[in-house]
Amino acid sequence: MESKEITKEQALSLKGYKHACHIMLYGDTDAKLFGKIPTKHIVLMQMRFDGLLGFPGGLVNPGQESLESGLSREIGEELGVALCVSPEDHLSTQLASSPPNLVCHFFVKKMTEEELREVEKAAVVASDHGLEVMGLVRVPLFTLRNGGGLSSFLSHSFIGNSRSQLLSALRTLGLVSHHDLEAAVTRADKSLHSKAR
Ligand SMILES: O=c1[nH]cnc2c1ncn2[C@H]1C[C@H](O)[C@@H](COP(=O)(O)OP(=O)(O)O)O1
Repeated sequence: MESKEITKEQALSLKGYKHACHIMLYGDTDAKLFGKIPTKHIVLMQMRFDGLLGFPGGLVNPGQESLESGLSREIGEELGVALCVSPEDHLSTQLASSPPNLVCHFFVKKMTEEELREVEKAAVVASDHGLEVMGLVRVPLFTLRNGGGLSSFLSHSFIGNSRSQLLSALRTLGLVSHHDLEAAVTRADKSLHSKAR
């Protein structure tokens, strides 16, 4: 989905627009897959009720609450944890091309591995679990010898512009090297095109 980058301030001055706020929780890890492949970072997304991948969050009404406190409220419902989101966690704001009149604000928050594990545990007993949220998933950031890993993950279906939000966060935060990220995107796009034929 094509979307146009604007500032948070421009977005907040728009009339008649809805505001969606979503967040990528991430952190570092020493864990090795099969005891040898460094996973390096933990990045959380979620499987939504509609079978699409996306980030925790939802619609916020800036007339009644700040973007950050609205996002914290959504996180509480979806993940069952009290997380303080601050303006410094804001990464980007985009005008969605679909649906019309929607602005997507995207936040990222770095946490320790232990904190991320607590979020994962709490999410299983959160009120939205099994309803709006089918479960949290970790994004595989590595590429296996057979090409699987990140590229296979990117071949799934994503809600709205969440796939481009993920790619932009991975680039901006340097969680995957430029070379590996471009290779994974190219491989995923080829696979998506061949499925579409
Ligand atoms: O992760 C996302 N990134 C960007 N846009 C998203 C993401 N998840 C949903 N959306 C879009 C889809 C909808 O048009 C709005 C609000 O969706 P949702 O998160 O389902 O919000 P509510 O639970 O309905 O408040 O954002």
